Amino acid sequence: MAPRDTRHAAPRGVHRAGRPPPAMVTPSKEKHMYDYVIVGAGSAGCVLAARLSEDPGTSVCLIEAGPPDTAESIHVPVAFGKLFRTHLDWDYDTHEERFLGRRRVYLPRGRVLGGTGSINTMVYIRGNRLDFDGWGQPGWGFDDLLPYFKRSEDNERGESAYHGVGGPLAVSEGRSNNPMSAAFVEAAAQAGFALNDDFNGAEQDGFGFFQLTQRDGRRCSTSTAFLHPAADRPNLTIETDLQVHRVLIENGAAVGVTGTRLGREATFRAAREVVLCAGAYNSPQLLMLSGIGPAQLLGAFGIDVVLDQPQVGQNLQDHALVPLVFTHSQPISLTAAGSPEDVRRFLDEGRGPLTANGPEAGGFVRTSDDLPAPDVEFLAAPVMFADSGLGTPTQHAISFGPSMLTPRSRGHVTLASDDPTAKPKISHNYFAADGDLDAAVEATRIGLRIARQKALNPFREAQFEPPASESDEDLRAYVRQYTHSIFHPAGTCAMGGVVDAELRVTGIDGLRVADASVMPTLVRGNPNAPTIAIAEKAADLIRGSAPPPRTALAAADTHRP
Ligand SMILES: Cc1cc2nc3c(=O)[nH]c(=O)nc-3n(C[C@H](O)[C@H](O)[C@H](O)COP(=O)(O)OP(=O)(O)OC[C@H]3O[C@@H](n4cnc5c(N)ncnc54)[C@H](O)[C@@H]3O)c2cc1C
Repeated sequence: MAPRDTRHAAPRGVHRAGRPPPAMVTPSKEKHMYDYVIVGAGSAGCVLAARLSEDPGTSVCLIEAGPPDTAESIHVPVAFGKLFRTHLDWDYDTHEERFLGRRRVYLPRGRVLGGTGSINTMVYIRGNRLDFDGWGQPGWGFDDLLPYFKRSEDNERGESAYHGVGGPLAVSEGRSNNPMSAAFVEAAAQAGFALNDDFNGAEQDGFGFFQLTQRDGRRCSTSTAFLHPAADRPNLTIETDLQVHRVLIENGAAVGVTGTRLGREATFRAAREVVLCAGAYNSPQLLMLSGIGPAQLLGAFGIDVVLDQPQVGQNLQDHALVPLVFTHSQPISLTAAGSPEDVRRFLDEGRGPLTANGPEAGGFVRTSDDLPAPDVEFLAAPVMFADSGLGTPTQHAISFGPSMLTPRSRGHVTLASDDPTAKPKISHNYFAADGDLDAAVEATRIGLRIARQKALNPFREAQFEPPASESDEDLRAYVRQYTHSIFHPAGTCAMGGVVDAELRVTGIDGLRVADASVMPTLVRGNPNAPTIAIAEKAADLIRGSAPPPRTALAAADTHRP
């Protein structure tokens, strides 16, 4: 959950004591050839580029539409809301959502090195064992993926059966410690829920504090964790500010990509493979622009059909969140962050309100005892949060709400235009399927029950925009009016549909997808860590099974700096 606005909370210059990201732009040439061309330097793409380029005999080109991740608001955790609707955000919206009163729902996505992991709220959650086992894909069960979660991880709690140390990705305790977050956890206990000190351990159920992808109180994206340390490798080329327009396909095989930077066209050829890591909205968009998708849709836009694949862009899933906001007069919410003392603590100690990630605490619950695993995740942020994190908070507040983990509703991503720079058309269809709205109503009731507990008395002077009553009818109306995305799209190039269990696009040689879009079903939790695990495994799959370089391509043309 994002703070509603933190614009004032990151005074300029507060990042100076951190490790400024190096400038990593490799000058573009007209035409290049590499072993692997990776499209999208987001959560997955940075991991994949770093892992594949560990082999000095392999050349890798990572192409990112956005700029290097130098903006201060990326690295000062509390300031991430400042990035919304800027040039670092693709700034998508859903189409009019039929079951949300035809509202359009804001969908931020990072357009910068680190991708959405450079603008997210840093909560480190893996999901439930049942999620991965339920995918039914060989090699993707929880026990298969646990070594990949651990390989990435540098958990400050140390090594254990569930956690790793020494990996690039820092996983740390929160360092903001807002009293409202502790009050929320205590209120959940007073409401009868168990406490849980590790949602990524043996049990997911219960309430507690999230671990965060932060190092020393600063954001640890896959760009800072994986890419920055690899950036000087001579066999890794990083192209920024370059938007890929389509994959080049010759004789049924992907041979490269083409795109533009400042209107100038550039082509990058891949001797071995092209890997799309452009995220759950842009990977299917790129496939469709390249002629891989539903033939009828492609035909309507005059795009030559390379492969009729109706499942591209379908199966879109997301977690919908119902916000509950309680206002009070105590000046301790994140709205107050940014004093000279806060800046000093951030710079000298990497602690205090400027390290706040938004949802510091939360919990996993079931709306029915019959369920095999939690279907709701609560996220609690010590700030006024409404309207998808846009706008300015007007009061001190605590905001928390249920994120609906197991929606049956499915949406889709299609093209709005054959112009590769146009936004894709996105419909999430929140609450279209039977049962999804009822579950959200039940989860909202649980939230209201927690809100009434004694521990939250000091922080509950009034409820901002409350439901008219707790009747089914009024709660349904409330849920429809205020639900927004918690920004976890997945499923649009799913394994078992668009790609196989080795992430290869079925029907096209030399082309894989490796990002959140390959999840057949969305995990019960925040998807950044699972996306990183997908990329870790993709690196091994590619290293183990990639075909030898195509001999038809002149070796002399291969870029090996
Ligand atoms: C506000 C917000 C808060 C969130 N909070 C959390 C959280 O606390 N914990 C959590 O686990 N998850 C969180 N998430 C979700 C999580 O960050 C994403 O699920 C994850 O980053 C997805 O990774 P990805 O690699 O699939 O896509 P991305 O990280 O989005 O990467 C895709 C990359 O591809 C680039 N790209 C796209 N198209 C092109 C093109 N045509 N040419 C070149 N480059 C292109 C993009 O610019 C981007 O860099 C949050 C998301 C948001 C928006």
